[in-house]
Amino acid sequence: MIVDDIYRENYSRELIMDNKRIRNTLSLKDSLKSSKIKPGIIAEYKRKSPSGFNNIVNNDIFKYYNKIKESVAGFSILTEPHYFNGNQLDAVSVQCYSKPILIKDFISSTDMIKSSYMIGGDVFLLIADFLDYNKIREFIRYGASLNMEVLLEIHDMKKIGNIYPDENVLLGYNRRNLETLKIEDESENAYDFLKKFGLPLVLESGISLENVEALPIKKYDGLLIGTALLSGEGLINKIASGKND
Ligand SMILES: O=C(O)c1ccccc1NCC(=O)[C@H](O)[C@H](O)COP(=O)(O)O
Repeated sequence: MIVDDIYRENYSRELIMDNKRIRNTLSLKDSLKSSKIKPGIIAEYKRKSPSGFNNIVNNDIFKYYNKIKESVAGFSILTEPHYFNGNQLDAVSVQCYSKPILIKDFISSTDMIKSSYMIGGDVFLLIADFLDYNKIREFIRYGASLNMEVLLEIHDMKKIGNIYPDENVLLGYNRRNLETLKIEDESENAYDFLKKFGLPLVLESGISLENVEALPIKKYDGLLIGTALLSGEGLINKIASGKND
């Protein structure tokens, strides 16, 4: 399975460990709270993905973020090099926008967290479906020591016991099953499970112009969107119009 391969390949990853930060960390929690557009949008930049996306329309990261920076609460940068053609230097280069940067990678070590900090990351991703509780707790606490926040995402609600709800955590529900790569939406059900932790909630994956009005997006504090924003226009305005009430 692709995600298992990615985690295995982590052991041979070359990571940036010299300090390329140009500023202190920023809070994605605060940025979502103060976002004029509700829920706040976390705009993901990626070149390609295993589920078949290829970034043809918005492959210039600066032109892309210059176009949407006033409307979004944060950036998400895919840094996994093999299946997403990601590059850690993308994160280094977008610190200048002073928007919280989520380092989207398949983190499985404190070295990867430290590297995420060194390249200018403010938040990093942990995936509850693939890490055990003790590792998640260790990584969240290590992130807190670097003043970083953590997006702890889940798809399979049977893994809800892996959630360690510390104060630097945001919880994400990924609509995509990362084992099958298929969108299997349980966003209503997930909200009912996750709201009890009292943390900001982020809905992720497969959010588009076609389905956004049917999704319970107003129950979430943030929307993590990649493909639909990288492929065309209109989605930000539709979310901003608030036609989901
Ligand atoms: O998107 C994939 O194909 C994928 C495959 C395996 C692991 C992770 C994957 N995507 C990461 C994400 O969660 C999405 O990039 C992110 O939620 C944005 O989704 P979208 O708006 O559908 O591009």
